[in-house]
Amino acid sequence: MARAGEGVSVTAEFTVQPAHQGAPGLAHGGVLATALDETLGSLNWLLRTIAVTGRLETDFVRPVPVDTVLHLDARITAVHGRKIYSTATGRIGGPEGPVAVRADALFIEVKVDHFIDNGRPAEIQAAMSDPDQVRRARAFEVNP
Ligand SMILES: CCCCCCCCCCCCCCCC(=O)SCCNC(=O)CCNC(=O)[C@H](O)C(C)(C)COP(=O)(O)OP(=O)(O)OC[C@H]1O[C@@H](n2cnc3c(N)ncnc32)[C@H](O)[C@@H]1OP(=O)(O)O
Repeated sequence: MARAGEGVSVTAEFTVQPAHQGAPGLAHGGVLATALDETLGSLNWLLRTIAVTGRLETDFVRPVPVDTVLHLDARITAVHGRKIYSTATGRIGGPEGPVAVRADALFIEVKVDHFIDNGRPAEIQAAMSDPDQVRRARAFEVNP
């Protein structure tokens, strides 16, 4: 669950589960990168922009044990044309705790056709007949 913060920013928490292990008792880096990607991606909703991750550069600063709550904080740093630059940190031991992971990202704005043209037809059909998904996609429509 991500919450809007000041400016174009969000905070979120992610609890590392046993299924997220890489090394014994520690979170897999790919899962931590996913938590960062998801948090960064939720910023684009605040811009009312449909965007996909083009680049995600991740620093793994401290090991993150299973059962740890990762306190995520993400914000937009710049927007240039279709390019949205953002940055995020993940802290352990509390929202003011030491940084365990951080990421810089570049999201690229796309049309909804990006998903319709490239997604597997079965899932696209299911999404289009799901009123919640359609409402979510229409939320980005600015035409009257
Ligand atoms: C009915 C269904 C309902 C659906 C309702 C949907 C709801 C909303 C869902 C949201 C979903 C979020 C999901 C979470 C986040 C993922 O997990 S997204 C999944 C992972 N990401 C991907 O799959 C993206 C795959 N990549 C691509 O499709 C294409 O490379 C892209 C990103 C669309 C860009 O291609 P393009 O549109 O042809 O754009 P292109 O001209 O190449 O680049 C545009 C600009 O970005 C720059 N750029 C592009 N890539 C890079 C890069 N990697 N590094 C540096 N610069 C780059 C270019 O240099 C260019 O810069 P300028 O020349 O404008 O200065």
